[in-house]
Amino acid sequence: MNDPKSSLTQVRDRIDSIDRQIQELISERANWAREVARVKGEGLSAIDYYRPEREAHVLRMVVDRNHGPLSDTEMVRLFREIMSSCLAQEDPLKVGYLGPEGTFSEQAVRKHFGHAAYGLPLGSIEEVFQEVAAGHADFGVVPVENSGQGMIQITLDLFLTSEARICGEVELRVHQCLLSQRESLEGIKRVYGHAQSLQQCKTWLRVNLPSAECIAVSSNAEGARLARHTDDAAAIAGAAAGKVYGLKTVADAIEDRADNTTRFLVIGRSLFPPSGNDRTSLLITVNDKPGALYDVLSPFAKRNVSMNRIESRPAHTGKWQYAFFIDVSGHIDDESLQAALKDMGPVAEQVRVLGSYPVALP
Ligand SMILES: O=C(O)C(=O)C[C@]1(C(=O)O)C=C[C@@H](O)C=C1
Repeated sequence: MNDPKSSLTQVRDRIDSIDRQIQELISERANWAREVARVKGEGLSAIDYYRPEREAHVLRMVVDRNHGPLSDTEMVRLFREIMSSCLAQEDPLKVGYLGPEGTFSEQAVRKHFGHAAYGLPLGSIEEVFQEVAAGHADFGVVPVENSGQGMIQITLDLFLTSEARICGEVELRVHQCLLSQRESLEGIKRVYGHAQSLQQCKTWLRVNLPSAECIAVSSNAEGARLARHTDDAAAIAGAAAGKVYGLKTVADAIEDRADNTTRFLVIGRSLFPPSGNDRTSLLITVNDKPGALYDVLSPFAKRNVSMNRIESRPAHTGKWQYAFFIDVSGHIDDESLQAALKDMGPVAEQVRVLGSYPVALP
């Protein structure tokens, strides 16, 4: 009969040997990444070595090669971390986000830049734009859209007045928890959360805490920080905030929609080359005359450029003037997109390329 102890030892020996190989290969990879950095030029800072288009290409190859048992998301996460550590050998990237620590924005930073990047928690989305513009942060990560509630207008409006460029997008499945010092729902009189999060859990709150007062605060993590100091309060936030602020998870996955996903944009100061599967974000203002929007959009159809999204906002340049945020498939270097933009030149008042960036990975 097989001795289970000796077969466990054999399996562990095998795992140890694989770990040795993985570790050697990671070290070898890190040396080659250093070599790439040497070729790019010594003494530069992290932002000069960072290549989002190359990272997207590497990760797409990882997905193509993946045949389980780990999911594409897990494999991508592991390889992101390896690249993050390889890049941080020089000097970590500084990435601003809506803090404090424990927000979904911080999770989006980690998903896109890995844990070797230096996260800079900031007080507002506006501050993220400011710190990137001032060069105090290399990049920023800002929420732009939620699958259930649509566009985040503060973020769109900040693009109207800033020079920020979009360098990437991150999609994050958002699982909300009810966090408290208490073990159960009993005695919870107040619930803190960001307005968006309170909205995402509206039905759950109505059914489970019908008489609790819902208080909107600047971020979920701020809500968790407040709930830590009060024994009759709870906060709606991600599990990460619960760990940071030492709160118990009273209820998990309380979002009304099971597919609740938030899309974040990575903002920076420059444009990057094509990765092979890109999206371009444009900001277009039109003259206030009949048919103007039609004239601006028809070149996309004529040049076979597929439009993914359109959102209008008051342009702040005059009453009833609108700015259109338009996302299209492809990179600004693509001939078809160049041709479409040339066609719309005479009809649009202003066309600004906010960025061309790799489509979000799993
Ligand atoms: O290929 C490069 O240009 C590298 O610098 C190497 C590497 C990597 O680890 O694969 C590291 C950082 C860049 O953002 C992209 C890729």
